[in-house]
Amino acid sequence: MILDKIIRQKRLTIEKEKMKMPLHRIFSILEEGRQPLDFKRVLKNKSGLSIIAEVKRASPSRGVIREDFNPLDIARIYHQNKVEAISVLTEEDFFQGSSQYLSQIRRGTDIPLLRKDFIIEPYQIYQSKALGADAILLITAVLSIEELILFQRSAKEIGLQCLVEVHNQKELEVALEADAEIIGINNRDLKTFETDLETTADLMKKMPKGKIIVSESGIHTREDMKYLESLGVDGVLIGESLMRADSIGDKIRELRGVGD
Ligand SMILES: O=C(O)c1ccccc1NCC(=O)[C@H](O)[C@H](O)COP(=O)(O)O
Repeated sequence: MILDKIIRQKRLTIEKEKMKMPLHRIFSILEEGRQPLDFKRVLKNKSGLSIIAEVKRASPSRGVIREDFNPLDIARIYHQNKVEAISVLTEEDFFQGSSQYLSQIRRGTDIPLLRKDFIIEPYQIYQSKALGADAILLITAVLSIEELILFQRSAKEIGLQCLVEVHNQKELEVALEADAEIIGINNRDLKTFETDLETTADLMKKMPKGKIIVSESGIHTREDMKYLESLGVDGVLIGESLMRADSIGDKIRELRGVGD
């Protein structure tokens, strides 16, 4: 399965990164560091759906999504169009992302940034903060419950928030047991790559009150937005449909229903 391949490669990448930037050097950067922005607050405090707009050049399911790709320009367009947060894909081998994109976008914008990567070691949590993230993605499918609890705790200690991703009922139960506050329901089946918003509909029925919910993947139209809003989710994470748009600003307005 693709996820296993990604994780195998990730382990090698992390070893190289640790050699280039050992943890004690990351800690010294963190000592002078900034206070992270409140990702949770921007998701919660809004009538209508909050948009987390993703900077995503390529993916395993689609190959290259956007040829004309300048991450900072894209982030600035997102910011000008008042999305609530930006997700930056930093994984290099399968998504053509980069850690540099995150630090560049941090320097060029002041809205909450989610580091979108495959976090499997505590090292990456400290690295995410040093790169300028305000929140990190934790994927339940690749972590044990013990890791999920520990990683959330470590993130919290340094002021980072966690978006805990689930795709089915079993993963949701793990996320709830680990006391996740912000839960991302990924509509993409990582075995078939198919997206189906009914994944969000199904898991919303099992969601206890008080959680902040983000629906992720496969969101393309105003109709999709209206449907997800009717299900009671707080936010959406959108990559491909923004990346493929000729005018990103027009696409954001269309998704929000501006002028309807
Ligand atoms: O996008 C993929 O093909 C993919 C494959 C394997 C693991 C994760 C993958 N995507 C990560 C994401 O969660 C999406 O980038 C994000 O939810 C935005 O999705 P979309 O709007 O469909 O680009």
